[in-house]
Amino acid sequence: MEPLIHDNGIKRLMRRWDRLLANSQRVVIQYESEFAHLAIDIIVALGYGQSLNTHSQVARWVHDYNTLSMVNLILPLACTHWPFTLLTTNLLQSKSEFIASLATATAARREHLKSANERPTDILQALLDSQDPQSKAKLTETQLIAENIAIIVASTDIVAQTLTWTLAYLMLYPEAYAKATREVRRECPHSNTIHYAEAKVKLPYIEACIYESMRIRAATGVFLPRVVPKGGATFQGHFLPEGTELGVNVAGANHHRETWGNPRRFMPERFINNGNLMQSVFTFSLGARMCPGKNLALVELLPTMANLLRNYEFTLPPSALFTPDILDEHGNPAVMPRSHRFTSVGPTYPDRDCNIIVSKAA
Ligand code: HEM
Repeated sequence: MEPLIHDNGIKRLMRRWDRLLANSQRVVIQYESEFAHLAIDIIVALGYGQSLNTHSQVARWVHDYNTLSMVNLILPLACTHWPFTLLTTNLLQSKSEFIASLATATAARREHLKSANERPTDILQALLDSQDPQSKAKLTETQLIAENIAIIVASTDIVAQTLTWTLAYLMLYPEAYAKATREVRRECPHSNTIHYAEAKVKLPYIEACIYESMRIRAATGVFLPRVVPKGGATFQGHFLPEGTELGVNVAGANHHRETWGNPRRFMPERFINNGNLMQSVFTFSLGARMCPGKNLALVELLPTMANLLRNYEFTLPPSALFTPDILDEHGNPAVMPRSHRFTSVGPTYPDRDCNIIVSKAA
């Protein structure tokens, strides 16, 4: 799986940047959209081989699906009942295309299997082969499409936004950026691509930067919705009747003073020689509904940051509005404004706030 992540995601992104840098020593890139591109390239490669449409189509479907889901929360009729659906015609059309494309990819895979000697090893195949352990029932066609959509939507935006916030914080905390680049250039000086196993052993500071970014600005959002099950539940001495709708407060857990000390400050050092503290970062959630893609996400995040920080220099452009010396009311570098989407939290104005100057590292 990891070679696919490198070939289709990390190396492809670096090739794109290298092409831009072939004609110029420095280029300005909009890193939020670059990371979105990377995350989509990876999930399409891992999930569907060549059978799904191009990157830009998938990007549009994910974007429209998130928007439609937000509309559904606020104004459900706009997603189901005419004439309210006139407000969402384009979004509903985009969702239909998304579903149709997955149905086509699934049908093509079934056709392929009739004559293939080997079964592909990708997410689509895993879902086609999966069965209920007790009843041995396979996923229905509707369930298959729904699972595929959940995986594509859940795996793209959050990974992209996590990378975005990590780079944004490194730019606001130059000493952390310097430490991270020193670490990777000292520990992995060779030009071959840095893989997860190597990064995990040799690059504790970069891993700490990623965890600290996931803690301080969880791309997952603020609340994870829950409904209290039958019979109710008692939580920390409070009885919650069955059916109560509540939210698990991710940001609250990630900023709890007793656990985190100075929670508003970006301090990757807090994880160094204290690896257990990473378990307290609540961003992947915990328990039965914990993110099933956590390990995949880490295999994407750590090598991506490691390879980029080793191979390139990043600096903020002179026009940047958020820089290390512009402080918020708590005395920490002010962070660009953020907005909540359906599955993630990203910068409100990426085209304004996510520009960065990239050059090749010496
Ligand atoms: C930094 C990256 C990621 C973060 C922070 C993250 C976090 C989360 C969180 C908090 C949830 C909801 C858990 C809950 O309600 O308690 C979730 C659900 C989910 N995640 Fe992730 N995720 C990430 C990447 C991925 C990736 C790469 C995949 C790819 C397979 C993935 C697949 C899913 C799926 C399918 C669900 C829905 C599970 C369900 O409905 O029970 N996630 N994720």
